[in-house]
Amino acid sequence: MESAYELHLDNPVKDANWFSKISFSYLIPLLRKAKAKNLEVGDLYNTPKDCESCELGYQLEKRSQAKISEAKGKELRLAICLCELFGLEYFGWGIMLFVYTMLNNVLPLVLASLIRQFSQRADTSEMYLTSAALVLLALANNTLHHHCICGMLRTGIKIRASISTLVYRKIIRLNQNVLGRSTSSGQIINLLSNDLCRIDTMLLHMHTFWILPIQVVIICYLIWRQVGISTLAGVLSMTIFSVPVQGYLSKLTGRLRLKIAEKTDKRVKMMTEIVSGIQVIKMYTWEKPFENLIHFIRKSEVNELTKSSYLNGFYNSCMVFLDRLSLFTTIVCYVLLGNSLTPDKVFSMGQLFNFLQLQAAVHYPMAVTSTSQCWVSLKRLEQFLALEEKEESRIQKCNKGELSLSSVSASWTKVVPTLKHITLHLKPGSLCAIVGPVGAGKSSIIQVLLGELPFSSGTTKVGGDISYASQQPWLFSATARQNIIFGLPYDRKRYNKVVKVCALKKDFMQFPYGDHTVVGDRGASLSGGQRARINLARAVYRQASIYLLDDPLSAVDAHVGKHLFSECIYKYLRGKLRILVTHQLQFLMKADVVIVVNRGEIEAVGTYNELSSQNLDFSKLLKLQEEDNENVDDDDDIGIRRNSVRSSTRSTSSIDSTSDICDVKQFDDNETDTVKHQVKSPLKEYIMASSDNFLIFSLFVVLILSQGMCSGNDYWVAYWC
Ligand SMILES: Nc1ncnc2c1ncn2[C@@H]1O[C@H](COP(=O)(O)OP(=O)(O)OP(=O)(O)O)[C@@H](O)[C@H]1O
Repeated sequence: MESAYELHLDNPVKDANWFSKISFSYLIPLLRKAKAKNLEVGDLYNTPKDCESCELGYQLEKRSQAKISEAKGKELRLAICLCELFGLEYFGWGIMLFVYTMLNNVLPLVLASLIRQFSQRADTSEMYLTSAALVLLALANNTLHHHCICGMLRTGIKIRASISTLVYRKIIRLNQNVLGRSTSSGQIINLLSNDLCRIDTMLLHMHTFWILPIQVVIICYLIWRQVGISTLAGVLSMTIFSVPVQGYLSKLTGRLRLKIAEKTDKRVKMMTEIVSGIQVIKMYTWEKPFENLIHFIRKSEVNELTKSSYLNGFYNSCMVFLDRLSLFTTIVCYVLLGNSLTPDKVFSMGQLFNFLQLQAAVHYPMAVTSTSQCWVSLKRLEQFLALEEKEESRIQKCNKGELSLSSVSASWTKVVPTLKHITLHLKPGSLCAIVGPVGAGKSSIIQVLLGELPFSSGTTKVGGDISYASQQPWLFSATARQNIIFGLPYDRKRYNKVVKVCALKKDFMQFPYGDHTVVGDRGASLSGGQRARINLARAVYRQASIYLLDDPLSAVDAHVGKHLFSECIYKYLRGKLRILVTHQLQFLMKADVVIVVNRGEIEAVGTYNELSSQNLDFSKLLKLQEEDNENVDDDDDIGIRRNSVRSSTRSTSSIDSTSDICDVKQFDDNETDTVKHQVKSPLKEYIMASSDNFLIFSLFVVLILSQGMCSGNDYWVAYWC
């Protein structure tokens, strides 16, 4: 589908030469641009082919389905599917990381030989050669390391893209009953934002598990060559200090992560519900209690996050001096055994202990923590992917433009039947109006025809394509035009006609960029009536044999409603089978068939005249039944919900305008605007955001002190030697 943001710039890595690829210099133009101005979406490059979510999602879906059928319907093991799909690529980066780690071990040896040459006053040219080797090795190592990280992040992006696609596809297939009961939009957002990030982090550290033991053996051997048995003192002090602390802390972090994820789910769910019901909250002036509620939930989440940060801080502060502690114990042991120290031994050992500490006390715990966190996230994803899906459609085919329901019963929940023995046959080209009180089951009939509500008995036959306008207008963040054509090719003539019959011309003229104006998330920048008409226009623009229009006239005023009915539904869609759910009784006269639904059953079928001749008073019927419903269940919020939606979404839009839609090439982009107005110095803003200058100052002093102590340590060792 056409995206709101189109990226036109080709990825420069495609045509970059070898030097540019090695040094990443192909990114310099982008960095220059970012220095000159704040980057906008249009400045970014196209996604490389191998990272496109569509293909990656398809591959993962194929593999996971194969796994599920192999396991005879048992749980999906997402980790196994990911290993099979991306394991080889990821292992390739692991080999590169291994080479980097091994080369790193060579660096201290070269450094030791340079120090030895200095102390023995060796030949200058020899010293130059050793220095050059040291610099080149460091350069090569750094380049290798950056490519490893970049490669692993790229694999992470691919995994994230493929799982996101899987989740999006699952959402479409989810059984409606599951939504709200076993999952919520908040939880899904959390899965896509927080949980998927854990996989990225884990990938950066996973190779430590197999590289660490090899490196420990090599480093121990290299230190042993220099100080013999004293090596054990250093290694032992490092192990004793780090292993128990590590094990305990990673366990604690794993537990905390689970708690944080649950609290974030709860908060996001609550926020989503509050935002969607903000009109009701404001109407009853419930802002304060809800504010307190949000404050309470956020506080409990922040408390857990703070605990987790303290744990991290405590661990890092312990580990920073671990290499120095090990070096110290080794040297003391070496000297006590009657040996004399030389600078080449001390400084090369210092570097080797530093590598060992980095791997054993920083990367290894990170690997353990991120793996346990990732495991929790994968389990949550697996649980979501295992949720009940819609049943396979049992809708049969019939002649084009026809549909029929024979004694169909269906239910949203297993307790109360929603539709009971619905029978109706509609001919091609007819206009059928479905009326009935709130909650009678009108929309449910449409949902059966769409295959969203599975029917328990009876037969449903549908002939040809269906186009559907939902009761609650649905818009996505893109231009008004993109919302109408919805991925179909743009046919100017048809489009202009649809815009005219849906009474959108004048609205588009008022928009800053005509129909190229971005409508905001869920059409936030539009009135309820505009949203309803764009929603209807989308259904009408699509060419289909059957149009299912679920109450499209209730969000607009009587004048616009009349225009929509006569110009769009009655005239423009003439010749197609139209099912119109409505509460507007004035349009029933023009319908070929009127179906009266009440309490999930069809109460009467016929033309308006036929039903009137049976002394059926529609208005009285609807009114009485709605009152009846209100009396039956005072707590039922459906009436409130529907009425509030309706009253709040009434539009005052007019249809008088006859001029054409302005065809503006550029479109407004709220997000881009936000980017343009970003602060000039994010670092300054970031520091100022803490609003506690004393804390910032203390942190600064502590940082300087700790760095001073580290350097002092090196100075002291040099002095000792
Ligand atoms: N997605 C859903 N999940 C669970 N129950 C649902 C769902 N949609 C509708 N229902 C229930 O099915 C019953 C019929 O609802 P339906 O929306 O079909 O009524 P309606 O006649 O279209 O009402 P309205 O005129 O307000 O649109 C109601 O009791 C409603 O609560």
